[in-house]
Amino acid sequence: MRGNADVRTTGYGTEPPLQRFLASCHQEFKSDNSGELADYIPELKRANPAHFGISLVTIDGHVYEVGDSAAPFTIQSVSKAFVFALALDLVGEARVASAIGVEPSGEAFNSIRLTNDNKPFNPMVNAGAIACSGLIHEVDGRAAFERIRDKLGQFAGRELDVDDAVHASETATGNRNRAIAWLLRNYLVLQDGVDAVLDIYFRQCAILVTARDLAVMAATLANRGVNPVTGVQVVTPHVVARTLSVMTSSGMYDYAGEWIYRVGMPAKSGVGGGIVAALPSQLGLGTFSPLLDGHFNSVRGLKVCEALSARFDLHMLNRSGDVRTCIIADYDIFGITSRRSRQPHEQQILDDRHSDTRVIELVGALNFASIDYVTRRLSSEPPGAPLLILDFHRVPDITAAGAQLLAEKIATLGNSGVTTIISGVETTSPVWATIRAQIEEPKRLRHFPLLDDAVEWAEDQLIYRYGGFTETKETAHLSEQALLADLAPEETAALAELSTPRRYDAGQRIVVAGEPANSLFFLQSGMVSVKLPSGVRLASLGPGMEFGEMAIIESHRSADVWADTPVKCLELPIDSFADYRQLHPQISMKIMRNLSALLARRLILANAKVDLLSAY
Ligand SMILES: NC(=O)CC[C@H](N)C(=O)O
Repeated sequence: MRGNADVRTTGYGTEPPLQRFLASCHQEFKSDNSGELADYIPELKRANPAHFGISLVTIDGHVYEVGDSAAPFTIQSVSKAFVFALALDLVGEARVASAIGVEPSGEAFNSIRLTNDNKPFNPMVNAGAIACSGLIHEVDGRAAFERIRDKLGQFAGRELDVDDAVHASETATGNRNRAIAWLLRNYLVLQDGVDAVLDIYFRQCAILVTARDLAVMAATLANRGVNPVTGVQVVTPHVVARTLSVMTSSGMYDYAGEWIYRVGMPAKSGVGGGIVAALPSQLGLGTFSPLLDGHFNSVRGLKVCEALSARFDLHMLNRSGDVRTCIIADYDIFGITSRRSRQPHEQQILDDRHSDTRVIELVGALNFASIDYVTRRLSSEPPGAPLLILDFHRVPDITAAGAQLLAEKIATLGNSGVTTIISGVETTSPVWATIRAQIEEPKRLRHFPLLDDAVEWAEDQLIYRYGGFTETKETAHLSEQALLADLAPEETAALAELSTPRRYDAGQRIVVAGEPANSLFFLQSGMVSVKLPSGVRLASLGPGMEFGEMAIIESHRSADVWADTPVKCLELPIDSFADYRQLHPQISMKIMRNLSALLARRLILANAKVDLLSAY
């Protein structure tokens, strides 16, 4: 009998393919012992050259780990990307730009060269990073390091410690950085307190992380500043975009050009052996191996990044995607009405005026290009339906740019008499917040969390607009019940004799899902809703309609029925109804035919919706 381990490893490969790929990278590259440990900071020579960890975190928070992904090492220059993000967050873009450029220098990380206006080229080289730490120091003074440590901890999703030995070692030998710092002081990029700023910088470089931490930090950048593991919004999407931009152009120093050409992901390396790479809206990658190449980048880490990008064609400029796929359904309400059952004259209006309500159901993360396509599609057709429903219940995200285009289109439509109804998003959802933020005056804009409620509201507008409500029956006689169509007056009178009048208050539950189905109801006045226990509405019924009628063929209730308003109805016990039908087989035939017609109409409605969605 093979052991469990054998069965598990020789099973159907329960591991996700990406886990297997990362493990194969680790297996292939761990034997590459080229490169050298960093030795200009003596303590770094104590690193274990065999250490090799890989971690990848997805923007929905899944963490892949292989090898020494939990081995701690000092973050070193990887910290620069996150401290730059913190500086943008803390003192604002203008202040940062006044002290630090964003141009690649094409030189090594410890280059002393400054720009023609005596500023560091960018925040990824030591000069720029020391200037960044100086900006935090200007605000916090001695508390600056704690703010840095706390922010990097938010990116990693846990509290981070410092390797005091590495901090002491770099403090003792960091004379080149001292020269850079005093040069910055000379040009007033740094203010007073140069030694304090240097100590902040040395301490931030000595913060201990793991490959897993780096992957979470990178994934936070990939996820518009939200840590996908903790859910914390660490920095704004605006700050993320600027941070990733500088990582793209300068994160790998004088290897940056080759890096973007070959790998195509914003990245940052460190002499401790770490590399982070972030693929926006997809993933964050963290690798650790302390053997460095001539550019002071981790040899094995580079290979992992290059292999991942090449194998899955992940270059960030290789953006596929057909904007037209953002529309999953585009239809009017002919045959696809809401779940509110309408009285015959109301339904006639909807059948006649179905083209007055258009529904477009959207899908996927929407952006500038996809919303532009939606607006062009709306513009390319003649002015059509006065009621336009845009449903977002399959849309997890929309960018501000997309929302801006949408808002402008809604305003234009409003000016031409079209009311736009947005459905499928709660008022608390980020998608609604992004859209609403772009709409100055919500003229001719309505919002419903559920598409069905939006369609019902639009139907009500049409019925009202074409005089339907003037004929709406407040009460209905038993003879008008759809289930009893074609029965003679004395036949319905006999059924009324067998029924009991009932009254219910608004909000009262009349029928309970799962209970025995031992009666059916004829609605005389008021409105009721048929709902699943989950709260999903299946139908809303008005006077002249029946509910609980499935008791004729089912033993237990399949849904709840709630009184939306005060309700008057007749309750007919199913046994009495069965006895009556047994005594009057002809009548029974009529009733069963009516029931079949009712069920057929519901089936047609359901099929139309399924057909519509499967057609896209
Ligand atoms: N590239 C690096 O990781 C350099 C960081 C190191 N603390 C230094 O300033 O030299």
